Amino acid sequence: MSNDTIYALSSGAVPSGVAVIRLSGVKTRDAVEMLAGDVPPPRLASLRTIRLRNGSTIDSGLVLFFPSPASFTGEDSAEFQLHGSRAVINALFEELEAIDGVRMAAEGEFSRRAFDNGKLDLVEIEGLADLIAAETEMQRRLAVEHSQGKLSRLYDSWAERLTRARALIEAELDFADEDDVPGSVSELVWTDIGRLQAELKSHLTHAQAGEIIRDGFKVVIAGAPNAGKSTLMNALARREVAIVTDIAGTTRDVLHVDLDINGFLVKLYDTAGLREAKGRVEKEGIRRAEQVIAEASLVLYLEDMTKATHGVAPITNTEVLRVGTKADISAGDGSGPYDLTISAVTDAGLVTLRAAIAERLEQQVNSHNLAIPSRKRQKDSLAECLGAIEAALAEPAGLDIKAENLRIAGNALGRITGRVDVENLLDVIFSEFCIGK
Ligand SMILES: Nc1nc2c(c(=O)[nH]1)N(C=O)[C@@H](CNc1ccc(C(=O)N[C@@H](CCC(=O)O)C(=O)O)cc1)CN2
Ligand SMILES: Nc1nc2c(ncn2[C@@H]2O[C@H](COP(=O)(O)OP(=O)(O)OP(=O)(O)O)[C@@H](O)[C@H]2O)c(=O)[nH]1
Ligand SMILES: [Mg+2]
Repeated sequence: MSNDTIYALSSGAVPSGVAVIRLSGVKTRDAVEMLAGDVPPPRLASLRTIRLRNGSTIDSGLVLFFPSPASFTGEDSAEFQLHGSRAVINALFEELEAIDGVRMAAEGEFSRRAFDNGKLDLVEIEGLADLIAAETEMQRRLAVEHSQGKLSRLYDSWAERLTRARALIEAELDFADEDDVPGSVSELVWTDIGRLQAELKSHLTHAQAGEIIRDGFKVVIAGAPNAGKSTLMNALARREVAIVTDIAGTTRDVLHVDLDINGFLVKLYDTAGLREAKGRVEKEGIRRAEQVIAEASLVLYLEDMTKATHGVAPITNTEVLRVGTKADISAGDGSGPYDLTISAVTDAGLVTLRAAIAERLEQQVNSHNLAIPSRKRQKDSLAECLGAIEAALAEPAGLDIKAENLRIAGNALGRITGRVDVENLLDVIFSEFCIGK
């Protein structure tokens, strides 16, 4: 299988101005020579007529050849940059498919080969997948850090420190009863491992920020029926996502839109109004509302100021912004227990509300340090590494047990970058990609 030469459309939806078809594997040279008449000079975009075996022209386009090992995959690779029509692409695919040992790539297979050939490690590959999926500026910046090896270099340097510590401990164990051992290395080793423990702890505290950037900041609109929750959702989304009526209990399902606030992905949820439910459907709606409220990073608790009771917002465990609604028709100056007041009719207060969401978000995310983990997989391995380091530092234990804990810690780091023992993970990671990457 892995010996096959693979091809795929690597550019986007067809039709397009130009389509990029990638090829990688041992038959690349043959295929390029057959289709383009010759193999163009390495890495130089060269205009060629692309022909079927029977001599008829498919198209004329740019051909690039990347000889192994200096290619994205590390194998011989090539690109055909042709006119992006379904018919041109199909004709090329049919011609490629007819070559023995050439087949269409599976999703992520080019990246898988780059990994197998040591071109990219797992963190870089996950970063690449995130980069392709990125929709906001902060997602892009985080993904670029990861795909360019910033995080990998940090983890490699930590793994090296663990290895060096183990080597020094082994030396101490081996020569413990000889006279010419240099003075105890222990102190040096444990000072550095203590420092590493502190660095890891601090690094792990940023994991939540990484997840917020990658997966979004969850903001849930909650409040009594008719408070104006769905109206606010529509105003922030700038489209009619939710049904709005003057009937209390209109919204039942949890509705959701993605917003981009200051370059951050904000996942905004509209929920059923909270009250004593009047039927099975509404009851289920409220149950679902309570469920997303429990998972929220921030709750916007809305209160209709024309009938406000000014009670306590019945939300606990989460950050809450109290928002007074219908400022356009409410008497009074909007004073009350509100963090801010809005009118979805006049749009008053909406700019302030977006800024308040951004402020709460930025309290949780330091956007200057992006060498931070963003996936549960990374976080879990880091926690395992930290646990093993703590076990190694814990008194009392023999040096051999401490060394074994340092080995476990190093392996946990190695699994993040894919340098050790990750066979079972690979299919999951690469299946996230689209075909052609
Ligand atoms: N047309 C085109 N544009 C593209 C890509 C591509 O494959 N084709 N890329 C696809 O992802 C990205 C660029 N990534 C690339 C990464 C490595 C190599 C490469 O040839 N690496 C060699 C040589 C490095 C060098 O000369 O500096 C190597 O690593 O040995 C090429 C593209 C984005 N733009
Ligand atoms: N004047 C005025 N009316 C508003 C405002 N926001 C909402 N409304 C009205 O209030 C009523 C209820 O609005 P919805 O957005 O459906 O309220 P909701 O909180 O989603 O209600 P449920 O889904 O039933 O929980 C509708 O008639 C809206 O037009 C506002 O800022 N000003
Ligand atoms: Mg509603």
